[in-house]
Amino acid sequence: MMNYSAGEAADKASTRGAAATAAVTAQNLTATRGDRQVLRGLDFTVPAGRITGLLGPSGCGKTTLMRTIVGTQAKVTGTLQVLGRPAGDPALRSRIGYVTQAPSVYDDLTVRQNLDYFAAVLLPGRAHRHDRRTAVDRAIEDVDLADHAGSLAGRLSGGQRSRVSLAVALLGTPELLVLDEPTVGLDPVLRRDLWNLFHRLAAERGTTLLVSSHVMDEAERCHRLLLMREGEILAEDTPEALRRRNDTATVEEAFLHLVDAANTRAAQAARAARGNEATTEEPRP
Ligand SMILES: Nc1ncnc2c1ncn2[C@@H]1O[C@H](COP(=O)(O)OP(=O)(O)OP(=O)(O)O)[C@@H](O)[C@H]1O
Repeated sequence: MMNYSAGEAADKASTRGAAATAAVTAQNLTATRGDRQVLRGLDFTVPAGRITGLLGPSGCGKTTLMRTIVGTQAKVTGTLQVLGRPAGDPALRSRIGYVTQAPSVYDDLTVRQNLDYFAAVLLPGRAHRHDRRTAVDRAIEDVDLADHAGSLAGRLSGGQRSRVSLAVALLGTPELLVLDEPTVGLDPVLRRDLWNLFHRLAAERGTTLLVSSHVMDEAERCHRLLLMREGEILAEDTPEALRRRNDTATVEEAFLHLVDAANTRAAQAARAARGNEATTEEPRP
């Protein structure tokens, strides 16, 4: 895979960020799972052609937010526009690639057979034979699995199987790629290679990427960040701006700073509410 300086690109992108159009726009977005409100009135945008990192602790609602964007989440309210259409619109299906945390590949097929199968669904018929072949070759190359193209998916490592899933999502050249924790369990070299691929997709194909992670050092590799906590967006900005605004050396420290500030605000609001209750109570006879 081509090497790439994420830092340089992030700097350039951050200066262009303000002019970028939005691939996703959310207003007052909520989602309920079971009887619990998991997303609590979110407002945010995901700029087109950039890598947006969705970061936050386990259970804060990252997967739910991604499912909402790709249109698979029930019990959603608010406004959510994706690539100029309401989320879930059938016309968006071929324009979005979604890779879940669990790789969705056929273990009894080889890597190439898996891709041939999904390519046949996307580009059916004899007339597309050449395009299918080109798309499959490119996807295998993209995820660096050329040496394993003939291996059964069931015999691959966890990281290799997730890369087959990613290759399937890349087949249709999606405009928006939604990746749920794509680097979990990967060694540092593979993680770096995948991030290089994400940057190439944004820079060369204009793909918009929304990538979730709970590993804060991955934040530095993104053009923009959505920092989430307990179903809310704590901050939305470039890594550089987050560090500067919070006067910290890393995004992780900025995140902790924002969490502390949010906790202090919540405690003050709770105290004020208790105070109001006490003053509005009827005097005892
Ligand atoms: N099917 C479900 N029914 C009810 N609650 C659910 C369901 N799935 C998830 N939740 C709850 O919704 C909340 C958000 O879950 P979600 O999977 O979106 O978080 P996450 O940030 O992606 O976590 P992780 O980083 O561990 O994948 C969690 O509290 C979880 O327990």
